[in-house]
Amino acid sequence: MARLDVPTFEEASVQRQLESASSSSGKSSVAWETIEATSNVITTAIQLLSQLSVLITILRDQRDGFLLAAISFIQSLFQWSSVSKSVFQSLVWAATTKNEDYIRMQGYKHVVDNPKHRKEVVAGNLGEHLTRLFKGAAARVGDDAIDFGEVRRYHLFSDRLTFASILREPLRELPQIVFTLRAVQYPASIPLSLASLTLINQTARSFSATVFGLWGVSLSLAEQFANVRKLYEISTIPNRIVDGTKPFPENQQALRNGIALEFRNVSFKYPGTETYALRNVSFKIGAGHLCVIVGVNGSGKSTILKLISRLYDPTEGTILIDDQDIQTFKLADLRRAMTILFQDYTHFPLSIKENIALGNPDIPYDEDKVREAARLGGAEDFIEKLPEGFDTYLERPVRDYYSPLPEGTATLFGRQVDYSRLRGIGKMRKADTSFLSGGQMQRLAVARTFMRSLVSETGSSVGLLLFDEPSASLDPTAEHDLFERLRALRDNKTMIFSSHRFGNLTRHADHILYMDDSKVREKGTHEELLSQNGEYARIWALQAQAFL
Ligand SMILES: Nc1ncnc2c1ncn2[C@@H]1O[C@H](COP(=O)(O)OP(=O)(O)OP(=O)(O)O)[C@@H](O)[C@H]1O
Repeated sequence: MARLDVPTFEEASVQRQLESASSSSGKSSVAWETIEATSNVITTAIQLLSQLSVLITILRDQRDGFLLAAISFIQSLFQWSSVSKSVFQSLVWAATTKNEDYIRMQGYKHVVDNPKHRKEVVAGNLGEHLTRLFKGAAARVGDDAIDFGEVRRYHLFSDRLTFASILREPLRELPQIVFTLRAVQYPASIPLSLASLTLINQTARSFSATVFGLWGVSLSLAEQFANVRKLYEISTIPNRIVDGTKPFPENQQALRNGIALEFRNVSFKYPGTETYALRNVSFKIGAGHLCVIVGVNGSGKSTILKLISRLYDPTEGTILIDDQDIQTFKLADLRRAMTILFQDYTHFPLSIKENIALGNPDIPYDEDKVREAARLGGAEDFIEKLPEGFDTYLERPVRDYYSPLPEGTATLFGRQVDYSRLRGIGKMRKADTSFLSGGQMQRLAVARTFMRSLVSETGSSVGLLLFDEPSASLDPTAEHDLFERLRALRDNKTMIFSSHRFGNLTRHADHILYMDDSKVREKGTHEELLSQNGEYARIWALQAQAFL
């Protein structure tokens, strides 16, 4: 695979070839599976030959011998044909869904169960909201609100429950019945030793098989019950971040003037690590101020923002919001009062309009507000150019299912054939199927942030805006426009940026924190830091030099 170039690798027929060359179960190699299959064929052939020779020897002298053989053969034929008739056993099959509610339902589920969305689900107060949306969609879908695997099992079962399948059991016993009746009728014709041998042999074999079967079944049943217990226990797993009790804000007017923030000797280690991501950090940001955090990679800028939104709690020290310990406030209230745009933001596998609307779970869906947020984020123009506009799915949450497809199949149900199963088997990352550019994705993420911070009805539900590198992928004009819009719209709200770029933003900032090695090394306004002539001044000069 490694030597294939991009167009070759993306070619549907090549993907098909790669898929058939990789193991179907993912548990063993193709070579091993082939050896297994070959040895199965040889074993079966040997079995067949020996059974045939035994049959001929026994049945040759047996009255009704060939009748018995014919009955046995016909009943096996019955069994075989009823299995192969099932739709999923046929050569080519494909399954898709067009049910909008089903697709959304699966989308909500993926947002919740995919760890990459967790930060946004928590910081955006989306947990309960998504559960509500999921339940609503599932109720509309009704009995079919189950995964494809279950639908498939249901069909397999109902397909097999036919007249033939009902007849199968009595048919299986038929040869024995005929044999026994004949034995009663003509006792002398049966060599006693052969009859008792077969009887003992068969009984012993089926008895031991049943005992082993029962052992296996009861083990898996115990395991299954344990899983059901675990499922219920999930609802009682305690959260590490303990909820506070005080409502926030104490009065709505306070939010309108922005939130004041203070870090007092805060140190922090990420869970499971031994190194400090922040060490003894202290600073104060007044209500309504603009703060920019700058510094080298890995110095702790993003960590500060994550602690403010209580994704984590400090290992040591205290964070104060409006002069009170942040941990005393109700989490849902706190998160409603701030928005955060993460550096590694993600988009949900839902339509563009739902992605933006999820920026504010507290207001009912409103098309006009979604559009306004998109405009403010600089995303409206490119969204409108998409064939399905705001209804475009960034990623389809429901995959199509199909058997190996005929040679040359590149599209199915109007979509490219998805070869992600192959990638899954190879433990490869899912291909990035996004059709948007990095900058367009970022504009969309900004639009989602605007949804809560600037479009809400009261206009005052948010008092603190946190942005982690919001312009990293934007072109210079887009970056300039974004900062202009943010400055104009921010009103009196407190705003904190993390950024690598020194320029417009830092020059307008009320506070700049320069970070290095998990510590705040320099703090002050742009002018103050320049006159200190420290690291900030050195990097500023370095960036400015490029334009001289
Ligand atoms: N989830 C995590 N688990 C463990 N360590 C982490 C985690 N996130 C960050 N770190 C570590 O914490 C330190 C600070 O990271 P942080 O993301 O705050 O840096 P940053 O200043 O925002 O960097 P950048 O400029 O590259 O975005 C780094 O050493 C990083 O390796």
